[in-house]
Amino acid sequence: MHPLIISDVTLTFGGLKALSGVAMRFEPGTITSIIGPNGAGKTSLLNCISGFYHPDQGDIHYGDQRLTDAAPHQVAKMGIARAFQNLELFRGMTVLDNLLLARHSKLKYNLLQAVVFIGKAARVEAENRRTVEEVIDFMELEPYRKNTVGTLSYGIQKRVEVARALTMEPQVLLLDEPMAGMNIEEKEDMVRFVMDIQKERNATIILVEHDLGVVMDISDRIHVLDFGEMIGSGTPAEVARNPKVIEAYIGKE
Ligand SMILES: Nc1ncnc2c1ncn2[C@@H]1O[C@H](COP(=O)(O)OP(=O)(O)OP(=O)(O)O)[C@@H](O)[C@H]1O
Repeated sequence: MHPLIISDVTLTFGGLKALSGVAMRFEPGTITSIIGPNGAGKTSLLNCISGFYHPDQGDIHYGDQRLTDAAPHQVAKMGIARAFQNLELFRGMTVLDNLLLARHSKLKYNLLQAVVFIGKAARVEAENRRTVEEVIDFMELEPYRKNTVGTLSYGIQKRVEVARALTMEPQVLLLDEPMAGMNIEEKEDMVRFVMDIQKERNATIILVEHDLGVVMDISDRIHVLDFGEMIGSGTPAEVARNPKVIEAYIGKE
């Protein structure tokens, strides 16, 4: 387990600076939230970490591995998984099949190897199945395993999306608005799962979330972005009394 370190990252779209000189550190085994008003650059930053965007300047490291120019599948192989704001699930497939498919993307053998090394392929397959079953159990999805994803409530679909990321057994989990659109009960469940993922799976969690109550409750540290720039960083108590943050973000709530 290593810290994930963002150094001086700048990202531009045409003339627009979505991120400007952003520096952040995510300590192993902690929950760190990134907050900021709409358009502040939060999702752009997650896209830089997960390899969908590449910064124009600056660097991103996970331990001694450089993520800056890595592709999404390479980032996933380094142990960094992401649960998406807009669900990345196949709505016509069951929960179980979605999770098995996500896990298969981690397969370490190709088709020829699969034919030649039947033993190895079978072993890997059994291991995939075990991991997926363990994630179903952990995320309390047992009652829904055979249900088609599209028929489930939005809150359960969000839970399946987090489970999808967990099948990759990540050391770092990026969560993009996991509580958006949820009712209070669903939010409470998701908060409990996020805290369990941190404690029981010892994962580093990077959370982008608009619900400030949740963020203040569960974060070890918070980084605040506004117009692509960092305007504050610290514990929830420190951030809550930072005048720049109050003006730019909390004051507008
Ligand atoms: N692919 C893109 N092309 C052009 N501009 C983009 C692109 N992605 C993001 N932007 C712009 O970059 C800025 C930051 O957007 P981003 O989505 O990262 O903000 P955010 O903090 O996640 O916002 P929200 O809270 O609304 O999700 C915005 O001005 C946005 O319009």
